[in-house]
Amino acid sequence: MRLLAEGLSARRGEDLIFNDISFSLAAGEALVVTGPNGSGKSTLLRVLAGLLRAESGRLSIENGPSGFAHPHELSHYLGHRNAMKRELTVEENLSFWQRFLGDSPGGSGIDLSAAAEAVGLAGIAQLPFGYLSAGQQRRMAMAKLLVAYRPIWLLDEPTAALDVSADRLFAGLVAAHLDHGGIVIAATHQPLGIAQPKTLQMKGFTH
Ligand SMILES: Nc1ncnc2c1ncn2[C@@H]1O[C@H](COP(=O)(O)OP(=O)(O)OP(=O)(O)O)[C@@H](O)[C@H]1O
Repeated sequence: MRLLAEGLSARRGEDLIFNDISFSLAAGEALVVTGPNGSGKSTLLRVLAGLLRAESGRLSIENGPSGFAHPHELSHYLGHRNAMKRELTVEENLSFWQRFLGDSPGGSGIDLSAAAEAVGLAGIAQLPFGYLSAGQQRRMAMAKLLVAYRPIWLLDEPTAALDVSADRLFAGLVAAHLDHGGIVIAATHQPLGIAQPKTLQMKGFTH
């Protein structure tokens, strides 16, 4: 499978945020997106996730499962916010996402307790999400990546609020995903433990 972006540009309101962004990622490859605040990293990820329409350009999947034309149909999106309901327990949140997302062809998610264990938080799945510390909440948001299988992970500052051990743990999850033929696109200034990522430096758009 290959994810192709060709000549993407995006607009927020009146402003062109970036222009003519192209890259190609094969299974097992990662792209690390860097650039100053406001240069358009989050906007690019939201375009890839199908949450914003590109102003121009083309996104496609080559040699992927049949019937999936746009990368967002095969993607997990982990944004700045964790997308969990504070009043629901950790388990209820993860269970919702597991059922809502379902598995993409080619893999299956792991069960909720295994996912909680994989992010180092076994034993607190019955607590309301809102009771967790900021770092624990981020770890639980990572568990969402594991409970439903998606070959493409779109990660926006994934390690914000994480301590050193969670950083390492997350690097391990990313490495395992790539080893299994996944694709990762991450906006981050942290190394993420990816051996040789492709890089994309966003510069912003001066007009
Ligand atoms: N909803 C919106 N309406 C209008 N402009 C927006 C909107 N959201 C973001 N922008 C603008 O788009 C530009 C790019 O923002 P974006 O969040 O993509 O940058 P970023 O590189 O991810 O920044 P950071 O490193 O601070 O997270 C900024 O100038 C921002 O003000």
